[in-house]
This record gives sequence, C-alpha cells and structure tokens, in this order.
Amino acid sequence: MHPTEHLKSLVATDWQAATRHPFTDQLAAGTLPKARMLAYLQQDYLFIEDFVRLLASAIAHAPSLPDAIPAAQFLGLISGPENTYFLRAIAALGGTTEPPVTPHPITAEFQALMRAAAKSGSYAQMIAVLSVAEWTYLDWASPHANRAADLPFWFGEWITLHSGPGFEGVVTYLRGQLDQVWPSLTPEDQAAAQSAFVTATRLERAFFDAALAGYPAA
Ligand SMILES: Cc1ncc(C[n+]2csc(CCO)c2C)c(N)n1
Repeated sequence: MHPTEHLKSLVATDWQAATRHPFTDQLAAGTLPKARMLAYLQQDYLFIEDFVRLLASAIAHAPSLPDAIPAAQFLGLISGPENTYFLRAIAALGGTTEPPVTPHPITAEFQALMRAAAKSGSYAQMIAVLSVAEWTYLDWASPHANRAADLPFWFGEWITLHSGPGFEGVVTYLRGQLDQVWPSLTPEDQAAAQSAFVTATRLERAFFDAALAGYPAA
C-alpha cells in the first residue's frame, strides 16, 4: 500500500464525513442557503491566504526543480482563477472581502496548522497538509461534476474548480511527493507528517460542520 493510502485508511471515519457532508450535498443540490455559502466563502478566503504561503514554502523545500514545477503552476492557478472566483462569488452573494471577517475557531485552528507546517522546515509535513486539503476536495466534488453547469456560478464553479483531469493531476502530484519522500523520513518525521495528515482531516470535517451550522459563536 502507498504511504498516502495508509494515511487515508487511518482517518477513514473523518475522511468519509468530510467528503460526504450535508454541506457539500446541499451545495451540489443548489439548496444551500446563500447566506451559508457566503459565510463559508468568507471563512475559506482566510484559509486560502495561509494555504498560498504554505504552498510557497513547499515549493521552496522541494527536493528538485521537477518536484517543484507542478506546485508552482498550481500556485498560479490559486492566485488567478481561484482567487477571482472568491472575489466574484463573495460579491454576487452580497458580501465583501475587506475588511476580512473574524476567523471562526476552526478556521483559526486550520491557520495555525498551516503556519506550523510552513515553518517546520519539513517538506513531508507541508505536503501532508496540502494533500489533505486537495484530496478531500477532489473526493467530495467529483461525484457532482456533471451537475455543476446547471447551478448558479457560486455553487457550480466551486465544484468544477475541484474536479476534472487538471485537479486530479494536482492531487496525484501531491500524493506522489509524499509517497516518494516517505521511505527516507526518520520515524520522528513520519510521525510528525502523520499527525499533520490526521489533524488536517479532522479540521476539514469540522470546517464543513461549522459552515453547515452557519458558524455559531463557539
Ligand atoms: C478548508 C479548505 N480545505 C481545502 C480547500 C481546497 N483548496 C484550497 S486551495 C485549493 C486550490 C485550488 O482550487 C483548494 C482545492 C479549501 N478551499 N478549503
């Protein structure tokens, strides 16, 4: 079994809950209340900022240029089409990105995890967090890809951004990076990367739980 398959099997319950979630089911059915989608996107926009910095750290720590190039291309995607999706969708739903919203406690936990991974100096830890963020999104969005075109763009484009061959390639690349470096890690480094993978999956689930509930004050 590939190391990434083993890691996923360790978190099977949270993984299933995060990728077959009532929040994303309602989003894909077009029944999610607009105010819920707006609040989610405003919180997720805070997530994206630290995600971009984490991805930049991974690029800086990649073992070779060929290992770095796909991540650098992906960074361009996030900074371009994905960023403009956020700005257009938040505006269309009647919200703003400035000033930024106050991070919900789960968003803050995710930010702390990403900042810790970025600062850790461990490429495996960085890739572990990035892999969970992308792989869980691929898994929830893919079954809904064929319905995206019929939805308002703030729902439909969120599905198409996270499905299809291009995005599958991103997930394959990230998993490949973790699988490749895994055997050369010390047991301590493996434990730290596993812990980052487990925590990230728990937070993906909790992020959707909070979004579904409309971010009630903790
Ligand atoms: C909490 C949370 N986890 C994962 C993602 C997924 N994600 C983050 S950046 C990016 C890049 C390209 O689409 C993707 C898929 C998210 N948005 N929010």
